[in-house]
Amino acid sequence: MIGAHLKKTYAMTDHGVKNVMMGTLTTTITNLVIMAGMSLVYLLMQGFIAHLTQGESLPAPTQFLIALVVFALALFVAQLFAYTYTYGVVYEESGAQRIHLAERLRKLPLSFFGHRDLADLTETIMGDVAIMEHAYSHVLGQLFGALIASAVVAVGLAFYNFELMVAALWSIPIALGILFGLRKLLAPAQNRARAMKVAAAEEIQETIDCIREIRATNQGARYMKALSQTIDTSEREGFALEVISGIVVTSAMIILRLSLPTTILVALSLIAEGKIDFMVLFGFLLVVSRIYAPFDQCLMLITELFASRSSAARMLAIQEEPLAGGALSFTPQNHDVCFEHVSFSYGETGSGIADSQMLERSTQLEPAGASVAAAGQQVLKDISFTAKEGEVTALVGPSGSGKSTCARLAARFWDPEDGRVLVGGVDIAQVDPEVLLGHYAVVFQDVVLFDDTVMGNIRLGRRDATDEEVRAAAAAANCDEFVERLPEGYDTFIGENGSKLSGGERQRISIARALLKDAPIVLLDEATASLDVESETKVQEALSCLLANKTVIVIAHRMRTVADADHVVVLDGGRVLEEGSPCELRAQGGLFARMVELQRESATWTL
Ligand SMILES: Nc1ncnc2c1ncn2[C@@H]1O[C@H](COP(=O)(O)OP(=O)(O)OP(=O)(O)O)[C@@H](O)[C@H]1O
Repeated sequence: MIGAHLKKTYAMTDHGVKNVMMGTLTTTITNLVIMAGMSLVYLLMQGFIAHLTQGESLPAPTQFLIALVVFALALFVAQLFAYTYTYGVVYEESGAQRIHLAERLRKLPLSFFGHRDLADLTETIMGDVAIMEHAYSHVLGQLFGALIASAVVAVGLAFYNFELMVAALWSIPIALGILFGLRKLLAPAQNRARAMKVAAAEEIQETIDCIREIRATNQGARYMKALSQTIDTSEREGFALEVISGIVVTSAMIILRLSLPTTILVALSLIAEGKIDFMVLFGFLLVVSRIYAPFDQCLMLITELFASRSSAARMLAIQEEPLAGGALSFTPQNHDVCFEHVSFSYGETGSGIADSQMLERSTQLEPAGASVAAAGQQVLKDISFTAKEGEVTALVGPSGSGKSTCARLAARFWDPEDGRVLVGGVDIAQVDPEVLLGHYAVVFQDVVLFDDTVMGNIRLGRRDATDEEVRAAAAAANCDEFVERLPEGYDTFIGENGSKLSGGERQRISIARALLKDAPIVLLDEATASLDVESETKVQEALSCLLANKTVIVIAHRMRTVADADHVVVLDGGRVLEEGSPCELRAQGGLFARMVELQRESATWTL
């Protein structure tokens, strides 16, 4: 029962619960060993006074020394175990939690990322876990250990004198009661301080991400002002939290210390009444002086234990978020991708599917100038079309018409609200996202590259590919020509997101990656849109290798690309408006024909 409570309240693993229990046990034993040491001092003092007052012989020094050595050894062993089970193993727990959270995030639906921002999630994985780490190592075991040890000591003291026991220990439940009672006062301040910390982190991240745009638009001063305001507010919230924590903790500590004068007062009155002698007072004072030490340490950090409950709640929210499931075996009859009456909205209820490889890329499907659909508004309405194996199917339409959304649904980044997406007759909503994505290669306009070598970046397409296979894919994607110019060829590090390469070179690397994967279905966000003529020709050559005999769905922005497509699906307002071959559609004289005409006219514009 205690284990279940700890798991729920502090988001612990089974192993972590076991460690906290062991930490509590070993800390209790340590505290009791220290108390036993106090009784040694008491016995020595008692013998000494008996010698002075009754002329009894002094305790033998060898007996005392042996007792001292036994005490020191027992304390060493107890503290070693207590240290191991509190400070020592805590890193295993926090490491396990971070990995568990990261693993969970990897498999969560994209809808989850729609309503949580990255700085907040990073703060949960790093900051919240760090708070938990501190609470496990410095507070939880020690607090339970101190409580159990004081309960044991209370029972022992009650045998000596019940009134004195109450006078010595009354402050512990009162101090803890005040602390736990005022916990609710602290929670809003802790949440505000964390929210401001996340806001500051977000702004710093945005400033760094957008540094070029900020400089280009002369917005540096404005950004810095906003950033310093956020950081100031964050500091103020942090300070306010410290003040409130200080008041709460100091009050509890003062109350805790009141036990010493009350013990002396009660003891003196009992001595005056002749009920106890000075040795009992001495014994009680020894106990009182020791019993608060472990509480002192816990109280200094107890606000972290309170904060850790909110941290745990945020971690549990991620852990309890439902994952997208599906069958692990996927054997479609062919690789036709078929949309059957598909409707979809990006509401809270929409369920999206995340995938580790695709996560970064998918975020880049966000439309630059698309109209923003209101939450819950349908962005695809009763869409039906088939992208056949061996054909290029182009999705065409105005900005915001739903082209990228169709591509996302085709790869099960999200699941439709109504209707089905089938691959080779199999409903992909029933297939595990990672298994499904093994059948897809994706090339998007904004390529995501890692700060790795050219070789490492291409190999992401297929981790077990040999160097020769990587080089062959790179050659087919026309990468050779620029890789040869790099100082260390394929072993050159290309900087964060390939910052040392041009747009065309980055795109060719992403095509090489897709070629290496050699997946039967290719999703392509018209990759050549922002390139100069020479780069575009090279990328087009590379693409022709990639697309041969595959099911290709291309999000086409330019009519020139569409001319070579086998099939065109024209979307408008989330509906299929026209469908057919490019020739048929031009002959129809509808939206497609108008778009072709508009682009033809714009191609003749001169500056
Ligand atoms: N992650 C999202 N959350 C909420 N709404 C979204 C999201 N992504 C897109 N939308 C909305 O869905 C609608 C269709 O967007 P989509 O990106 O599919 O259009 P598109 O045709 O690909 O546009 P573009 O050609 O500009 O890239 C738009 O109204 C857009 O605002």
